[in-house]
Amino acid sequence: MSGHLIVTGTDTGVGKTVISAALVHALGAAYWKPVQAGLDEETDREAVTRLARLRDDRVFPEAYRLKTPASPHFAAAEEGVLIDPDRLTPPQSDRLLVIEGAGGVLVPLAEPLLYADMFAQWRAPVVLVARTSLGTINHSLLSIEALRSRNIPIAGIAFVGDAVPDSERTICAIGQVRRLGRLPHLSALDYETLHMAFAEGFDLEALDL
Ligand SMILES: Nc1ncnc2c1ncn2[C@@H]1O[C@H](COP(=O)(O)OP(=O)(O)OP(=O)(O)O)[C@@H](O)[C@H]1O
Ligand SMILES: C[C@H](N)[C@H](N)CCCCCC(=O)O
Ligand SMILES: [Mg+2]
Repeated sequence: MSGHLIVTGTDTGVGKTVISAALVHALGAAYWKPVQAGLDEETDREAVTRLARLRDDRVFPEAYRLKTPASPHFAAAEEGVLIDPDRLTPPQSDRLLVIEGAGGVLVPLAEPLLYADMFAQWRAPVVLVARTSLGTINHSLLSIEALRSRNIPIAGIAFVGDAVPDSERTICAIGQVRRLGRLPHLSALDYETLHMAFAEGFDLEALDL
């Protein structure tokens, strides 16, 4: 399978990298994080490489590596860099390429370039990663509305956290999105626990690529 699958989220820290690692493993895909903001901790590329046990040929280098752990537009400005959308063309891959955004759908890369503008340009389906905890209904529906208003196809929603059945159901019903599954909070998150929990909690048949 080739093509692109975008992983975005309702916010930063919701679990996009963890879900990306699970998807890359389950789909035999490759991974690309176009813009990494923050280099002092483990980067998203390093985390996916570790959690999915990827060889280098399945992980593409970032187009931009910024030191500042902040919104990409701010990190870039701080470092005297202007993010050029032409450099954000996805790399060639024989495999499905999972592309991870940063933060949420309307995070700026430059003024006035948003991640959503790149998603629309890439013309690829999006997996929206959302928390299950309180507040997620509003954040999820806002993200869905922002994607739909730009005609960006939504492949489905991936929940992360403890089960909150009513919130999950409400988001899928009002937002008219497919529920791909839920990854519970894992007290020890590693290759084994992640892929076992993902296999139990997700139905990739629902991912209509
Ligand atoms: N299911 C889970 N169980 C345990 N820890 C998790 C789980 N999902 C995410 N985490 C942890 O929560 C933190 C944030 O997750 P993650 O890095 O995937 O967020 P993100 O949405 O990719 O953030 P960013 O916007 O910075 O890319 C990480 O430390 C990650 O290991
Ligand atoms: C630095 C962080 N871990 C992410 N990579 C970037 C998150 C940007 C969020 C911007 C915002 O919505 O305020
Ligand atoms: Mg991430």
